[in-house]
Amino acid sequence: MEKTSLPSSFCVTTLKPPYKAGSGSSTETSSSGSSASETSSGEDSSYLESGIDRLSPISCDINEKVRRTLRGPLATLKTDTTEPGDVDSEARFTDWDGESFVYEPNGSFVGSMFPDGRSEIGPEDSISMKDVCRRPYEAVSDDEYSNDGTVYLVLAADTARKPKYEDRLTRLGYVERLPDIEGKRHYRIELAIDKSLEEDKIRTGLMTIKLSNSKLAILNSDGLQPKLASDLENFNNGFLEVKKSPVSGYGAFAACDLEPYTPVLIEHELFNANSFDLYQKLDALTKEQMIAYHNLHGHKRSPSEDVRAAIWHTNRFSICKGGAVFLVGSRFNHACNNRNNVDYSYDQKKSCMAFVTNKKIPAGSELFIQYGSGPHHLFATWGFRCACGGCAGISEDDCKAMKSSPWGEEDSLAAW
Ligand SMILES: C[S@@+](CC[C@H](N)C(=O)[O-])C[C@H]1O[C@@H](n2cnc3c(N)ncnc32)[C@H](O)[C@@H]1O
Repeated sequence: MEKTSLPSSFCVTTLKPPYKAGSGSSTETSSSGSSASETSSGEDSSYLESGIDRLSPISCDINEKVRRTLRGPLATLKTDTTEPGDVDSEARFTDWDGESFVYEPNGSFVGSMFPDGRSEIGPEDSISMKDVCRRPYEAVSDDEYSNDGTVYLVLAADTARKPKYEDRLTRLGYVERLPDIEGKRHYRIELAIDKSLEEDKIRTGLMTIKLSNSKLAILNSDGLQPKLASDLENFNNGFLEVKKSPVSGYGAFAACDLEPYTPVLIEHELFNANSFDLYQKLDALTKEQMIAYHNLHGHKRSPSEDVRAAIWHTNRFSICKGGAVFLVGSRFNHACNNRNNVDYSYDQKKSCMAFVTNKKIPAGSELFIQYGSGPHHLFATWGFRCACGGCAGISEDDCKAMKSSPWGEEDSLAAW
């Protein structure tokens, strides 16, 4: 089944600097970058004066309050510097909406304090350098991952002048100045994301899932479960079980009562391929994987179509690089007219698909996703007559007409 294409990668929300040109900020300079308002250290004092970046010593009270609620690992900034003054003493950066980001003397991010007195600890706000740099920088790229897992982001300063943190962040190795674009300074910045925290996250266009909260492990991340099709009927991860379906063949069913937005399956792809490298990818599968692949349902679009290609066409999920196959994810049947109770989204970095409920679902109900736009589309593309119960289906006459289409099944879609 070729399902709707998914976003190529999770996106970092573009950080709009709430900074408005104020008294000190309107001094524009040439793109060479120096400004009349720069201090002798070369840092832009106007930001300090206008209170945009208030980095002030934190009081013991606040620190104690944050510490008391401290739980779990902290995201740590890289602080292997011996240069005095590079990292402020215990510090608090107050955001425009009153949220404060609290740092240890060594630069480790402790947590956030909210204006209403609540505090939140590290992990969720672990992109701490980005928070520090929220003003006067603006993110202009998605996160980029280097081979060693370090995360980078391209930031644009909202000004041609030298922003307050440039010297310090350059010294610490967090930022690298890039050529100016349209008179604005650009930087590549290393985001100090704790890798173990990242490993716990599945990031998709739909949502970010913390594996430790979801009580799910990534299926097939290092091997093959269920190993063979004979295991399939026993597949039950506590949220989803695979059983014979009254709609067609096998289907996925709720193993318990499910609330909306519950992840029910997170599965690593068996492989992903395009029409050019499909056979190469199939040849790379182990014998066991190949047996499991051959047990998937395959609809031949013509008698001469190769069965391996038919299985790929029937079960692939469109992702940016091609079509990915998931052994358990392929067992979801389709429901029309937004009656699907499960949505899915792909984490490109981890090559995983996450399937998440979109409504309350009682235990035992069949779980459906949406493959296409309606029964005619389904018949033309995948050759089956929809029995989801939520659509009018397709008449015998329409079936005959589509089958005899001179353009063949797939191309006959255009006629509908
Ligand atoms: C990806 S598989 C889904 C799992 C499949 N039922 C199995 O046994 O493996 C897609 C195939 O399931 C069947 N199918 C899925 N949704 C259906 C529906 N609403 N009505 C009828 N058949 C459906 C069709 O045969 C389709 O080609």
